[in-house]
Parts: sequence; C-alpha cells; structure tokens
Amino acid sequence: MMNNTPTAMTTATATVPPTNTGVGIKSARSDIFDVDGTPTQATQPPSIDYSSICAKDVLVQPTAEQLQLLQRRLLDRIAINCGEAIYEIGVGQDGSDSGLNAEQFEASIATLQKLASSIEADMVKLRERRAEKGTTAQFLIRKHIDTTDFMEIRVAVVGNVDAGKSTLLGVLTYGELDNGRGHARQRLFRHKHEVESGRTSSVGNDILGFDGIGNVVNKPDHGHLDWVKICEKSSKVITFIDLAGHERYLKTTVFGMTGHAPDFGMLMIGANAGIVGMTKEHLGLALALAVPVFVVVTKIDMCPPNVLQDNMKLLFKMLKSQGCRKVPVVVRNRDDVVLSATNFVSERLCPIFQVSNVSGDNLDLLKIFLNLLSTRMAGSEHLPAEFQIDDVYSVPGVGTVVSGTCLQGSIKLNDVLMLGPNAVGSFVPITIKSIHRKRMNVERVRCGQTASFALKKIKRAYLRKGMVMVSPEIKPQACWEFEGEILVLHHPTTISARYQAMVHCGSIRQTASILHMSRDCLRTGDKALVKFRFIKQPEYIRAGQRLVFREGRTKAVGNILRPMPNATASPYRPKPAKMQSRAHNGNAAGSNGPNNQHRHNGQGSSGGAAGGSKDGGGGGEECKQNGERREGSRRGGKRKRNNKPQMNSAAPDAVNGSNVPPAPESTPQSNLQI
Ligand SMILES: Nc1nc2c(ncn2[C@@H]2O[C@H](COP(=O)(O)OP(=O)(O)OP(=O)(O)O)[C@@H](O)[C@H]2O)c(=O)[nH]1
Repeated sequence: MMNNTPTAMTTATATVPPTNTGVGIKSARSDIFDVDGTPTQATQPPSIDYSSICAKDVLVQPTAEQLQLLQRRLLDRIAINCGEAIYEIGVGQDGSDSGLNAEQFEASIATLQKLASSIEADMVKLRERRAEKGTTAQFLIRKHIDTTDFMEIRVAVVGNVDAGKSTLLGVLTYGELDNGRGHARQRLFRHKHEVESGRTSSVGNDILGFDGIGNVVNKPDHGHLDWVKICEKSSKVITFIDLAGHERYLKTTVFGMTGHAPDFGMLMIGANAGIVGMTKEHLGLALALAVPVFVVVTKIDMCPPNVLQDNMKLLFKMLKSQGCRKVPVVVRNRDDVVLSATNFVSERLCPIFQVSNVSGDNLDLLKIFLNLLSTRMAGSEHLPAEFQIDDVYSVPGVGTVVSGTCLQGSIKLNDVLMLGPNAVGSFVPITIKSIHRKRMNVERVRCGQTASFALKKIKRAYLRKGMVMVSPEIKPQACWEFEGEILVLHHPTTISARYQAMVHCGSIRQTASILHMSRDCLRTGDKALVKFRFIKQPEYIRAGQRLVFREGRTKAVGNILRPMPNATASPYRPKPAKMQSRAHNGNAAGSNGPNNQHRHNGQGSSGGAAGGSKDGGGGGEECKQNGERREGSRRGGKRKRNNKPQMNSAAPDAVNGSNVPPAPESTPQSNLQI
C-alpha cells in the first residue's frame, strides 16, 4: 500500500522523507485519496465497501455503481476537509505499478471532470508525473461555496524586525511589487507611529482570497481592498495575522500566536540578515504551540549568493536541531509545492521558499502553496459551540461587538450563548444580534472560522479579551486554579513555588502563580507537573490546551492537564517572592522596555500583572505604550498597585503551605528570581 517512490523535490542539504503520493497515502491532508479508494482509516465510514473502486484504472470506464461510490467518496472527503479534496489518478492499489497510458489517462480525467461537475465542484490539475506504467496526476477538487461562505485559513506571520513581513503581505494582498524602500508595506500599517517608524506594533489582519481554481481574487480599487468583495468571490480566504518583529512587542506577538488560533506559522527571514534577533524566539513559540511552520526567505534579489548559501546552511541546522526536529525542504518548483502542501500538517516537513518582494521571484510558488493549505480545525461542527474572544469594540450605532475564533461547533444569528467568565467567575446568557465574517454579514459561523458578533444588551465594560461565549449545553465553569505540565525552555536560575509569570492560553493573558510543583525547583530543560493559580480572576480553560508561561526571557511551555473549577477565590495573597527580590535588588522600577537587562528580576511579573489588571491586555496594547514616557508612568502606577493589599488573589494553601513544598535553599541569585 505504500509508495515510497523518491520524490522530485529538492533540498539543499536534506533529502525529502519518503513521501507517499499514491494509494493509501498517509498524508497530512485528510482529503487525499486515490482511485483505489483506500482510505485513511480514521475517516473511513465502516459500513461502506470501497473495494470496487480500488483499481488504478477505475475512472477509465466505471460502471454506474462505481460512479455512485466514487461520488459518495468524493463528497465524504470534501465534507471532512471543509470543501475541497485532492484526487490522485493512475495509482495502483499497492502503488507499485502506477501510471496510465495516454488513452486511459484522458478517459480518467474526463470521468473525474464529470464527477466534479455532478457535485458542483471546480477541478484543477496540480501536478502530473511519469510513473512506471504511464502517467499519474493530482487534481484539486473544490466545491462551489455560496457567496457568504468560504474556507478560512489563518497564517501567523512572524520573524525578526525588517525581515519583510509587512512588505510580503502588501505584495501578496495588493498584487504590486515593492520598491525595496518600504512602498508595499505602507498600506498595511494601522497606526501613525507605524507609518513613521516602518515598524509593526500591533496584531494586524490581511486577507488573500482564492477562487475555485486557485486564482487570487484580490483586486485593489483606488488603492483599497474591499474585503466583502474578496470574500464573495473567494472559495478560500487566507487571513494573515501580521505580528510585530521587534522584541519590544513580544507580548503582543505571543498573544497573536495563542489568541488568534493560527493554523500555520510563516516564519520570515531576510536573506542577508539570516537568523537574527527574534527569529529563534518566534520559531520556538510556534513549535511550543504545535503550529506547523513554513519559512519564507525574503530579499534574495539583494543578497550575494555566498551569503544566501551560508544563511541557508544555518537555517537548515536550526530546523534539524534537537529542539526542532524538522525536515527542511527548499521549494523550487510546482511539484515541490504540491508535495510540501499535501504533506505539511502532520509530517515534520518544513517547506522553505526563497522569494523577492521586489523582483517577484518565487512568489507564484508561495501563492500556490497558500491556496493548498487546509484548516487544522475542521471536524468539530457537531459539538456544542465554543467561541474565544480576542478583541472587544464599541461600535457607534451597533453597540458592543466582540471578535474572535469559533473553536468548535457553529453559531447562528439569535443563538443564545453563555458569555464569561466575569471577575467572579460567572457566565451570563447573551443573544447574537448580527454576525460578520471579514466585514461581510453572514448568518452562521462554523468551527475554525473567525467572526465578529454584535451582542444584545451588554455593555462593553463587561467584556474583556480572554472571555468565551459557549453553548449553554457546555455548562461552563471558570477556574482559579489548574494543573499543567510544563517544560522550561529558558530560565536564568531556578523556578520554585510562588513564582509568578504570565500565562498565555488561547486569548487568556493573565499572571498566574505556581502553587506547587512535582519537583522542588525547575531549571532550563526541566519538565514538571505544576499547579497554577490565576492572580486576578478565574478563567475558562480546558484540558489539552497549550500554554506559554513567560516573564521577560523566562519561558516555559506546556499543556493544561486538569482545570480545577472547585478552587475558590481567597482574600489572601502570598507576597510573591520576586517582589521581595526586586526590593532586594534595588531594582524596584523594573522595565517593560526591550533593553532592560533585569527583566527576569520582576519586570515580567510587573508587566504580567499589568496585563491582567488591564482587562487581559490586548493585541494593540503595546503600541499604546510606544513612548518611553508613557511606559515609565505605567511602571510607576504598577508599583503603587503592587503595594496595595489585594483581594481575591491567591489560595491560603499557597501561604500556609500544607501541600506546598518548602522553598528550596536559595542562593542569592535564585532569591532574586523567586
Ligand atoms: N530588496 C528587497 N527589499 C525588501 C524585500 N522585502 C522587504 N524589503 C524591504 O525591507 C524593509 C523592511 O520590510 P518590512 O516589511 O517593514 O519588514 P517587517 O518584517 O514587516 O518589519 P516589522 O514590521 O518591524 O516587524 C522595507 O524597506 C522593504 O521595502 C525584498 O524582497 N527585497
């Protein structure tokens, strides 16, 4: 059943792993199947026998019964994959005698075309190749979706400052090349200071629409893109979550990666600069959140070949390193694109594109790749609805509006959902007044899609990022505490109980304190079971959710194992050890600025608590603090707040320590940390 034919893909230093493109392919895309109908077992309905459509030449002259089965299978696959499937013709049952002669090949294509038309789908050839016994080919079959529905894929765009992120998005979405001096990115900046500095500071969204046969539908009108028109014409819309490259905005970038639920990460690297600054940090974040990453190397037009070669070597080394364990593959032609897109999600493959935003080199390959990506969130439409809020607005004439991602189920107009948790952990019923997807009025939103809802009878002040709206069936409960499993990626000394840092989990961004751990203390590289407690208010969390626990350069990643809804609020709060450490250190001012060398000595906590106290913080928060003066004044305010007695903060057991391990004998250095 396995076809281990070496592929045509080329790599700079690595060979492509045996990639199956034939029968029984165990592909990342659940939609891949072939004429033998051999399924990916997980998606095969047990009652249907597809053995009669197993031959490689079944499409040449199928019987009526076979046609019916083929159609059924096609529809199944399309449903599973939110509207599209890739069909490979000419591959035998065991993959050993693949290929059809010219006559059979033509007849098969004609049958496939008939099948596609019968289910109102478009069909386009992706790739054709010579096999042992003739020709095989892969076709994309994409169902016509009505004008108010479209597939949605979210791609988080990360990489160091000046890697060309905003420029590439400008070039892709507006269809005009850059001049090398920042022309293309101008349209994407959302703040005056971004235009002036040429630096992204907030989380931005840009869209790129593809029609049924994979053509880009974006057409700027007088320099502007009409999102509604793009969505109406698109079968698939790629939403780019444009994240800031500068370390100053790392908190916002982490929020973009966790709160905006990206399907994929696009790591951008300047060919000249190579792996610098935040590149590793951003890659690590994507890996920690299990977001598949592909790499785009920009500015190849201005990079001497030897520099490009050296930087590519370093990139390969980084991707293949122990921490990453990726298989880097340079995508050089259409065949490579199809192979990497279809093997991208579950395989360790990491496609690399080398492009120029100025000359346009290889941008066509990148577009084909984007057109072939499929959502990682499909398949939970039958579950009760769950919507994660990542932003809140007050729109004149409309009222309170929330935006976010539907994580499971579907939500319709006038549905009543439970909104919360509020400061005391309660949820309130709320009615959906209207729904927008990418500024387009729709009646329904499904899992994997982002949307904005106008809500009835609720004040903006009641809402915050990190809240959810869920079906009443779920009977949601908020948690002050939870158990998680974490891996410390970096900490300068040791972490022990009572350590505080910011937890990023979905769109939740709140400081939490470690109540106890399965080990006395944790160093870089250590894993432990940890019990956390939010310091400001309870949150809605679920087992299995990924989390990032960070403070300055300290970073741990992990999973939530057990939400603990029964833990209650407490009037007590242990004095966080790091507060002591700051006094100790004489560094009470802390800093949120990127250049602060002592952030690990308390700044992160200070920033974290501030994030919590500022309604969970937000995507654009850091841009508001752009000026040093404001940042300074915020720190001053924070210091005062920390000195006030706080209510509802931590469990008594964190103080009295019945089940808290004793604090380790601290060195002066670890005293500073914990
Ligand atoms: N020659 C050349 N210049 C490019 C290319 N891509 C981007 N640039 C230039 O590089 C500069 C930086 O590009 P940006 O798009 O602002 O970089 P960024 O990664 O978005 O930076 P931040 O928003 O600060 O994170 C701009 O002046 C672009 O014109 C390219 O492929 N070739």
